[in-house]
Amino acid sequence: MKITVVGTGYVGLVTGTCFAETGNQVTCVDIDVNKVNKLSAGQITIYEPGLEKLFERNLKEGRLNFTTDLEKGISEAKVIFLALPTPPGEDGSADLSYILGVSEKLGPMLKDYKVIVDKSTVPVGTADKVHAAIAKNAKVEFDVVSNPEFLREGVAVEDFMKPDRVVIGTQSEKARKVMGDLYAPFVRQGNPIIYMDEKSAELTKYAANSFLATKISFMNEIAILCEKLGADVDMVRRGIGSDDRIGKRFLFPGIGYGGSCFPKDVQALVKSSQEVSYSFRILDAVMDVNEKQKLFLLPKVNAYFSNNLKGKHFALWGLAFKPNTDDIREAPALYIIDALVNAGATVSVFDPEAMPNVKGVIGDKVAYAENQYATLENADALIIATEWSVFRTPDFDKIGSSLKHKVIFDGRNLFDVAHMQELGFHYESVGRLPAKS
Ligand SMILES: NC(=O)c1ccc[n+]([C@@H]2O[C@H](COP(=O)([O-])OP(=O)(O)OC[C@H]3O[C@@H](n4cnc5c(N)ncnc54)[C@H](O)[C@@H]3O)[C@@H](O)[C@H]2O)c1
Ligand SMILES: O=c1ccn([C@@H]2O[C@H](COP(=O)(O)OP(=O)(O)O[C@H]3O[C@H](CO)[C@@H](O)[C@H](O)[C@H]3O)[C@@H](O)[C@H]2O)c(=O)[nH]1
Repeated sequence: MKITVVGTGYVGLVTGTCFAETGNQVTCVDIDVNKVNKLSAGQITIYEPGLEKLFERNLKEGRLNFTTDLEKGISEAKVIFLALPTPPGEDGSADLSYILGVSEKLGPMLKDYKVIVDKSTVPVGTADKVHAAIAKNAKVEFDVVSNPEFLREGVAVEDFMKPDRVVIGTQSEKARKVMGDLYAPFVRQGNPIIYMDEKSAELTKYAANSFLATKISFMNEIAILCEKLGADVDMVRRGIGSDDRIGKRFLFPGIGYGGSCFPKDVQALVKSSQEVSYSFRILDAVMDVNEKQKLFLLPKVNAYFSNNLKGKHFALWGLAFKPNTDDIREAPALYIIDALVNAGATVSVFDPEAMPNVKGVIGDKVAYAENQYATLENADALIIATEWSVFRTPDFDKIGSSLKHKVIFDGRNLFDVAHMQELGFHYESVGRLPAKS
């Protein structure tokens, strides 16, 4: 099938590449000339495990191409995906200007029947708005489908190729058939395509992200309680996670959820609720807990250094909002850096992939180390903000001998507390009693 993906960011590039991988002819459109030039020249623009190989193969075999020309890009397509940004507006609601702007342009460009698919995360009712924006100037028949995307960064290719489910919101039989054919190769293992109306599909996406964010904030509060009561959150997590009704996943406490999705989507659902005079109280609490959680380690750091961080130097491992991505949107590490620097401390950082992005945002506010151990030179303590695998079994002798104080503040519970005690570290984590040196 010939398809076009408008917007070639995290979702668009993964979507386009994976559809090309199943034999479709894919054109990706983006307004960013630099991005399109790079991609056309075979240079991948995001770090996403497994994507580069698929991207190179499909580009080489001619199933994937890139353009800035929307009209040319959509001319032969049967299906047009919109994978455009929906950032939070000033009041927290989703900004639909990208989606509706492109939709208005599409109207006069349509020459034959097309299915226009909204893959971006958008509030309930957006499919109707997209339909109206296109219809203003369209002379041919078209359908608008809501097909929210559930991929996670870092495992995006796997999530796309083997989705738990595909949600397709449409009331058009014709569009349903087209979408079913397109997704058939991705649901061969019995994972379902769930067909529903557009509004339910739109809400499904926000409900999924908000529920997952709720699980995380819930566990972060349990972790706080564990510390106060002398319990161990790892034990509690395992104790509740083995109940099928609760499930093992998304119960890991830490220094809060970040990324481009949970923070903005929870906020947007709260805003949508307010618009229909409903106060979604659970989500207010979820956001509030998460705001505080990002700086969960700071009181511990302050207490260790007697509330005086002036002149102290910290090593910080991990900048991306989660491992296996270079994405730093709403990354807790950035909040920690701010707090440390505002308190008069200096910071030396390392992240396997995200350092160029951080440098682009905060410049020389921190020092960028060549590897994780180089951050430790002259550092008073080590802080861990992201659970990259490479941080999981480090050389503790090297850490101990490099740091001025044998102290680690771990926001992702990477190490065994008793082991750290044996090694003589002062080790503080989330929801577990500290190991005292
Ligand atoms: N990132 C994720 O993991 C993820 C997962 C599921 C859903 N989503 C949702 O998907 C949508 C896209 O997210 P993303 O992370 O891919 O965003 P992104 O910022 O990485 O990519 C958006 C792309 O759209 C391009 N663009 C902007 N205006 C354009 C225009 N007028 N014409 C053509 N291209 C244009 C930008 O240049 C950029 O390349 C959002 O609604 C997001 O909430 C994201
Ligand atoms: O037990 C957990 C799991 C995750 N996190 C944090 O939650 C955030 C989000 O993680 P994750 O969901 O793995 O990454 P995203 O790429 O943001 O993916 C989410 O957001 C996407 C965009 O909407 C959706 O498509 C995905 O289904 C949804 O998982 C990160 O900061 C994680 O550190 C925790 O603190 N504890």
